[in-house]
Amino acid sequence: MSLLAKVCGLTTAEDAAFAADQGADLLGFVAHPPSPRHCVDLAVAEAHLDRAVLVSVAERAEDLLEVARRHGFRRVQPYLPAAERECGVALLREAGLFVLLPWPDEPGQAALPADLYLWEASPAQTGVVGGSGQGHGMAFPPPGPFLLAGGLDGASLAPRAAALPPSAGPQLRGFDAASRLESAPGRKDAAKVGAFIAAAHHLEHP
Ligand SMILES: O=C(O)c1ccccc1N[C@@H]1O[C@H](COP(=O)(O)O)[C@@H](O)[C@H]1O
Repeated sequence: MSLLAKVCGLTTAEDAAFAADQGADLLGFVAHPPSPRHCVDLAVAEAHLDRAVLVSVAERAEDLLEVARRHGFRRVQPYLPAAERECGVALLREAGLFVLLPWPDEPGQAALPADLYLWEASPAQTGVVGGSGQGHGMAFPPPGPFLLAGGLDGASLAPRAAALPPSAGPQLRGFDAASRLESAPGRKDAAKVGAFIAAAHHLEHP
């Protein structure tokens, strides 16, 4: 079974169309103004709703849901405050959205239900929410199937997959990459995007 490739941090129609043409399974559009990958015009995602993911850092799940509905997103990657996370994720799932739940590599997290987890570096390690370009120690696996993220590009997928803890390997469903696929902040490099997607699809499920 081929593994999934999610290209995240798309900001333009051109970059999104290129990633889709190359066969990206999921396309991430970030709603987080401090990020260099903040997508000013989320309408660019509307041409790709079959695979678009709204990646949102929000105080309230209701606000995230409103943005998702306005643009027609069917999948969300919600970054919510700890106190909001359980209720917020439940609200988004009850609304019928597919939830790709960020799972930072840190101890002590509640095992909330999700459709898929995104195992990424902890903000306590990187100093930012998402999109740091940094890998992680893969010490605290998510409680279910996941995409692996954190400083990935085409060259790093195979070694990172090989270094997964044995118990986590069977739960790997694919990879997610953002900042290391760029030619400039917020813009994707065609060769890096193509190499990442090809590498993900080339790997076999462990
Ligand atoms: O990409 C961002 O800037 C971003 C901002 C806010 C939330 C999530 C974000 N990106 C996600 O972070 C992971 C790791 O990114 P990187 O490859 O290490 O740069 C990425 O997979 C995105 O889903």
